[in-house]
Amino acid sequence: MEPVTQAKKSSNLVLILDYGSQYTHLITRRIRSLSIFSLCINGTSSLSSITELNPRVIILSGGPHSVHSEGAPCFPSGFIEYVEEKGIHVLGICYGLQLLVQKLGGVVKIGEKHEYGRMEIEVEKNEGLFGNKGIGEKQLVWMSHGDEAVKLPEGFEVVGRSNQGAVAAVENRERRFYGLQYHPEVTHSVEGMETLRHFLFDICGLTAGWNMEDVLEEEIKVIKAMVGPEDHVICALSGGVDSTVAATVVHKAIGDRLHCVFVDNALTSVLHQYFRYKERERVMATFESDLHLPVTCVDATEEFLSKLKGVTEPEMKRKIIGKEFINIFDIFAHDLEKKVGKKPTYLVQGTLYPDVIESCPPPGSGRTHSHTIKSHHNVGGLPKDMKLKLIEPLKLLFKDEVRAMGKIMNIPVAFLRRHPFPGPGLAVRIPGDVTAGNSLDILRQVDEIFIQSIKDAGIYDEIWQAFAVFLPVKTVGVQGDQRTHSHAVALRAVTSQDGMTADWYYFDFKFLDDVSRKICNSVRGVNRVLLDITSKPPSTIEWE
Ligand SMILES: Nc1ncnc2c1ncn2[C@@H]1O[C@H](COP(=O)(O)OP(=O)(O)OP(=O)(O)O)[C@@H](O)[C@H]1O
Ligand SMILES: O=c1[nH]c(=O)c2[nH+]cn([C@@H]3O[C@H](COP(=O)(O)O)[C@@H](O)[C@H]3O)c2[nH]1
Ligand SMILES: NC(=O)CC[C@H](N)C(=O)O
Ligand SMILES: [Mg+2]
Repeated sequence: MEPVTQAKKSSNLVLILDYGSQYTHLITRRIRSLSIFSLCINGTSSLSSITELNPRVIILSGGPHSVHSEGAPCFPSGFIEYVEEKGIHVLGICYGLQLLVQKLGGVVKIGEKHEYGRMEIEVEKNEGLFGNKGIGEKQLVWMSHGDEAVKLPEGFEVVGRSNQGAVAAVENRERRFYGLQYHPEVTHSVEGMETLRHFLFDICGLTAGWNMEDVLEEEIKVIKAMVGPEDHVICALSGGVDSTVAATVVHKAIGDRLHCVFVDNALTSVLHQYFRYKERERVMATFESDLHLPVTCVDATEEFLSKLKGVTEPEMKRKIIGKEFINIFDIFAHDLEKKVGKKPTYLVQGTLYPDVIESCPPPGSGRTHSHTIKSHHNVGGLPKDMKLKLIEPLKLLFKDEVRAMGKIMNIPVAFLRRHPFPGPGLAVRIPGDVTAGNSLDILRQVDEIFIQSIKDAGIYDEIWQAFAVFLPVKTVGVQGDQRTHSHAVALRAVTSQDGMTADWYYFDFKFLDDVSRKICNSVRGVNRVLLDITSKPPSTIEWE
């Protein structure tokens, strides 16, 4: 079912108007985790496309624009009259708050001090948004703004303020307008989720009633209706969580007309994906016996490496990889035609919401105000002239939702807990030319030691994702009384709930000491180990 149809069925819809924040879809995700259906559309959509969805609550997202900049996106004219007439509650977040304040007659200015990252705010009034808190209570929140509301529209009051004195939360309870200058949707806003819950259930009076079982059932129906009864479909199966769950959903819909293909592109990390060269066949067999998904393995190591040779620009690398994946899938589809007598028309990918959010916003996605952070190979990295049509059953879901869906379909939990591994693999963990020297080989060995040590220490499940990065710099060392001029590697491990924001994992020193020693003692060509201690933002999880 199209999201719009589903939305119309819901009498409890929370509609998000997107102004381009990197976190917009997190708001959707958070609301869904409260079992309330939520949908996101372009923040400049026409009034009729808003009214036809019949929302109960509207959230205005954050965004990179300033309300003063030329072309700053805004809700359509007649919006304020519509929400007031219908009694719809509106919550503005960051840019959304600034937009509400400005359009209702207040003043927004460039703040004297910008507020980025972790900040503390204090409850000034315990009504409305902070009705469940005490006056003077403090909480840690995640801010990311330069502008500030300096004069509120008539009838509005400040209910929370940052420790720098800036407006952090405002409301006009009578007119049902609310605003938060911080991002309650990111997990680093410690009480953000509780504030959203309080707003939606206690203030707006919504009731819970949307769940993953329903989503799965709908997906299967949609795929059955989309794929003709004789059609064959191929699935890009990486062995990771997302494509395995996607393949299982499609398998439930069309059975053996699904044909899975794994591409060995030379960029997979040996241990992590457990595609040790000689183990490949065994892993394929496991997929068939445990998950009933027969997989064909295509060896494309030569094709990928020759095309990546000498390429150093990260976006260029990603586009080459995206294109090469599709080339391989086209060849596979052609070969399959000879076997099954009909050319497959669809390609299944395990694309998730965050892949879409961070890539070029695809046309019709409603995301025209956000910046491209990186082109995920399976979205922004895809060639324009693709012959295969896409089936992406997880495209609206976040990782934890995908894991929940996998659990419903009885995919073993140990499998579902595996760390994500990006399609471009080690290519985005070797800044610069991937094929230079024996960097891939060194990186695989370092990664194996790091991940195995994490498993041995029993902390694998506490970490969202861990990996090593090969640094294209050589430094001087002394090993066995000899001068060495070798490479440095960095270790990266982060905690996260959805990959949209992340913090670095706090290892204990003894662990780090052991890993560093093991790496330098056993990997030739490495004499220095660094630890990446940046959160996302300002960094991303991968290095490219
Ligand atoms: N080596 C590969 N062979 C075939 N398909 C791949 C390969 N790597 C990635 N893909 C395709 O690209 C999609 C996106 O990759 P991504 O790494 O985000 O997902 P995943 O590998 O399925 O799950 P995980 O995030 O747990 O690694 C996959 O779902 C899969 O469809
Ligand atoms: O399939 C993928 N294709 C890609 O091109 C890609 N780039 C990043 N990632 C994974 O996405 C999550 C967020 O990564 P970043 O913070 O680096 O953007 C992390 O889990 C990354 O590993 C990718 N996955
Ligand atoms: N995160 C946001 O929504 C930022 C809003 C606006 N661009 C500012 O810097 O204030
Ligand atoms: Mg993967």
